[in-house]
Amino acid sequence: MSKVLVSDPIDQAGIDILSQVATVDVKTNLKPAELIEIIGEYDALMIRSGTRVTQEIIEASTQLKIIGRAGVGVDNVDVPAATRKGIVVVNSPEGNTIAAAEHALAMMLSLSRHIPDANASVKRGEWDRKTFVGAEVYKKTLGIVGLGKIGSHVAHVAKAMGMKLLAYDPFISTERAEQIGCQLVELDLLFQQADYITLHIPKTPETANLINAKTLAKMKPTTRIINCARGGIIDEAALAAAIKEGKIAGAALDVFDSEPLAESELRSLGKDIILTPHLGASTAEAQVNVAIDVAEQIRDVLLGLPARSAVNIPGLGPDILEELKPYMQLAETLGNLVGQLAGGRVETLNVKLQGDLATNKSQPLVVAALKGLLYQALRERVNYVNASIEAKERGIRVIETRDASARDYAGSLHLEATGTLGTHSVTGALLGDKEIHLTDVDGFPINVPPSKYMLFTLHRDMPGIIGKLGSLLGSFNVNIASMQVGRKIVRGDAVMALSIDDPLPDGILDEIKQVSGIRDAYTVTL
Ligand SMILES: NC(=O)c1ccc[n+]([C@@H]2O[C@H](COP(=O)([O-])OP(=O)(O)OC[C@H]3O[C@@H](n4cnc5c(N)ncnc54)[C@H](O)[C@@H]3O)[C@@H](O)[C@H]2O)c1
Ligand SMILES: O=C(O)[C@H](O)COP(=O)(O)O
Repeated sequence: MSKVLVSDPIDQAGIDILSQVATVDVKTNLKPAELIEIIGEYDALMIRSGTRVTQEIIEASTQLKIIGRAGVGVDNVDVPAATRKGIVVVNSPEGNTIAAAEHALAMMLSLSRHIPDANASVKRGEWDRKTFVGAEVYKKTLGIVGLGKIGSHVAHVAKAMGMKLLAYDPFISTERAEQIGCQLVELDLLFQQADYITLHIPKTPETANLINAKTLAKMKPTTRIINCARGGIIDEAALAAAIKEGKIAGAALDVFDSEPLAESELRSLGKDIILTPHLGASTAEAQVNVAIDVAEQIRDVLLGLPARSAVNIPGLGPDILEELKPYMQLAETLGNLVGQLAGGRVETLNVKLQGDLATNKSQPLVVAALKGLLYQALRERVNYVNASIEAKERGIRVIETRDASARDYAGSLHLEATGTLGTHSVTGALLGDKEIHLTDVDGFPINVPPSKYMLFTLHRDMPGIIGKLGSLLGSFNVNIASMQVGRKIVRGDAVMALSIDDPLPDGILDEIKQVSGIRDAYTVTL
């Protein structure tokens, strides 16, 4: 039975799902050295933001197949290191969207009305109504940095509270922003005009220290900043100085450069700052959502099925996966087949996506073809996660072309592999949307479903050759399940594709190549 380590607190709903297929150990607050010591025992690791999955931890793993982040941000996982090792990293992109958006909105209102400090003062026995005079958000300008899932929900609610919305997000269109009720503006303008600035962006090299002394200087003395996205997007020392000097009015922070927050100037800023301990996703509802979402993906991967929200499989979102699933199998089978026909070291793989497959969404098919191509060399070590990297490291050049006008089938895939032993090609399509068929081998039209054991010959189309091959195989007790010849002209060159019930015994391939008229022969195991 597989083993899963859960190293941060997650909802029982997730544990229940994992327990269907694995032994689950919940061990929280592990030190890095402790995690390194035990990670070798586990097939899957489930975390939240508390566990840092470093390169050392990934390298210490020996059978880890999947790291599941019960939340959005995977910045605590060394994703490139996991990718190199073929470990799929999944998250829950939407499970805590509402929770995080509501926390940002709660922070904005709490900061405006000094609720935390007013509450603390009443609880101390005071009745101070002067110190806590606040500001309204109605008709104020909210600047949203990052108009993704959380930013959009914040916009929706803020709009209903009568706020004017500005947004900065270089990756979304003006039309989309307008649909959400936001005016898309440059960042400088947002900094200059916003009364409230709320951050909903990932931490990347571009967004690190986005709020710094220079950008703070552009804001109004009445501006309040809310960060429920990621620590490190704000230069905390510069923020504390700006609040102290009255350059801005205040801030509400849920996330910090280093967590838990250690000694910090931020703690000394009284009612102008609110600090929460990374609580954005901490609602009962969100925790159930993310635990189920991620546990289901871990369960699927442990059962050999694909994950719906893998962050390190390019272009493979849940909807695309659903649409492409049968074609992924086609691409993988063709990659495996053409790799075996080419033999030797493959230097170039041409992938031609034809008909309906010639869309931008079909990039995962290239990855699947590479996975198939590398299967003979790497066996189970190659997967959708590391296939591209493995191909690159082996110097395999991948050329991708698209031909929407090819209409023999609704969608077909053509692979051509050139290597040290020559060039071979295969084309395949799905019949009835499900059944894989080989429709062309080395330029010769055929129509056969692939089978586990196959034999291909390149021969001269002449009388008697099929009989000779049949007798030879029979003399070695090889049973032929099906056979088809593909030719372009009568008595010219032809290809024969045979499905056989068992692997070809040693030595027989050389004898087949001696049969008069047979130019070459290839045995393939799929
Ligand atoms: N505090 C919490 O507990 C908590 C909970 C959930 C999510 N988060 C964090 O909130 C953030 C947003 O999450 P989401 O689910 O909305 O993500 P998302 O991917 O849906 O949205 C992020 C948006 O940021 C935009 N963006 C990327 N780089 C940008 C840049 N340089 N400038 C401006 N915009 C940029 C993207 O185009 C995208 O629209 C993430 O950092 C996530 O980790 C925090
Ligand atoms: O990225 C996220 O999903 C949030 O930061 C939540 O983190 P948490 O799961 O540790 O609460």
